[in-house]
Amino acid sequence: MLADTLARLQSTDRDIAGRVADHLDRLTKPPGSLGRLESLAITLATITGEELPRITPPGVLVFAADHGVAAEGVSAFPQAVTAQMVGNFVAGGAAINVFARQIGARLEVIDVGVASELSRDSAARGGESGLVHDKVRRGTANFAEQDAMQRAEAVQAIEVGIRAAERAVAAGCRCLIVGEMGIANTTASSAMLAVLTGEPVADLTGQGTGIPESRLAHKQAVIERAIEARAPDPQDPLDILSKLGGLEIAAMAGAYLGGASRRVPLLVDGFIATVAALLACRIDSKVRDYLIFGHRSREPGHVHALTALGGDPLLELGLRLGEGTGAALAFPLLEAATRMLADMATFASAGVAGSEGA
Ligand SMILES: O=C(O)c1ccc[n+]([C@@H]2O[C@H](COP(=O)([O-])O)[C@@H](O)[C@H]2O)c1
Ligand SMILES: Cc1cc2nc[nH]c2cc1C
Repeated sequence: MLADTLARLQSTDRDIAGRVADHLDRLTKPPGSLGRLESLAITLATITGEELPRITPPGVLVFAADHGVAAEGVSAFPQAVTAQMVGNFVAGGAAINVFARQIGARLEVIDVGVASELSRDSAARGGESGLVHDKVRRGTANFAEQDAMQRAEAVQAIEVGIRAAERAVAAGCRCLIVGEMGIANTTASSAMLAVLTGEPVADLTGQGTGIPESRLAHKQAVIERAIEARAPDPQDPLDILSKLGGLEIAAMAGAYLGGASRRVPLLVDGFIATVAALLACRIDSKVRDYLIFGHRSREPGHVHALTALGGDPLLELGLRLGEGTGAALAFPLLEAATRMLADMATFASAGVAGSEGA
């Protein structure tokens, strides 16, 4: 299944960019005056292959999983919060539920590796978002002591993400917002990012859910010791993922690969989401052209992950929540870009005099 997805993945349609740029210059505004919205419109056209790209409705995929490394005291919250927040997603009360409703998104929550068994009838009891049970295993192992998971499990988790992207596209979603929930997943993300970029762990490690600054040195030391003990091959993204990663991070990488293979714009959220996107790009560099970065997270490693991808986020709101919230908040800008292309009058149609030149 991963092989089929990779076989289908194509480069974006660069030819369309010139035609859309010409159309943008015919619209009733000084050329270039809608700034970033204009380049966004061109990007959406090259991704979808449509001169008038359609990106609604969006689909939000929230992947949830637990992390054995939580046992090292690297998060401000107990591991049980992962499962409890899944209950909150299903009931419709989390921040991502609110923002998904605001943008008319289809929301799906996927258990790819929560440590406890989640109730199978919670959605049937009046919950608003579908909970999909696609658990690969009950959380990763503690990578301070052993590999987080087997390579085959990492591939299975990537395929969970591909399937979720396929379901969203089959349901009519035209833009994907990929989010996550997993206590201790900033530790896994910082560890993977350090190996992927070769940058010092100290520059890539932050307070996550809000550990006190006094515990940052401990979190860094856990990561540094684990990288040394697990010794992943920096050239092998699946080796890094299976030794230091997380099941939801693997599934997010899979969702990016799956969405890109269906030519759907991928709106990237915060730190964990960007590390997963970097991983997907190391699996196949063609994914990069499908990524649009929603926001810059407060987590200090995020800017390094963005730099590794050459990403320039749309928003900077001081968020550090995850769940896909920052990407969902950026979605209306994408919608504005497509409406500008489709609905604005041209100089000719409105009878407005064009530029007289220099
Ligand atoms: O998206 C971000 O940039 C982000 C930054 C910090 C924390 N988070 C969220 O907080 C959790 C991970 O934090 P921690 O401290 O448990 O590693 C996980 O559920 C993420 O969704 C998310
Ligand atoms: C309450 C809570 C909500 C979250 N959403 C994403 N990560 C989270 C972490 C916590 C602790």
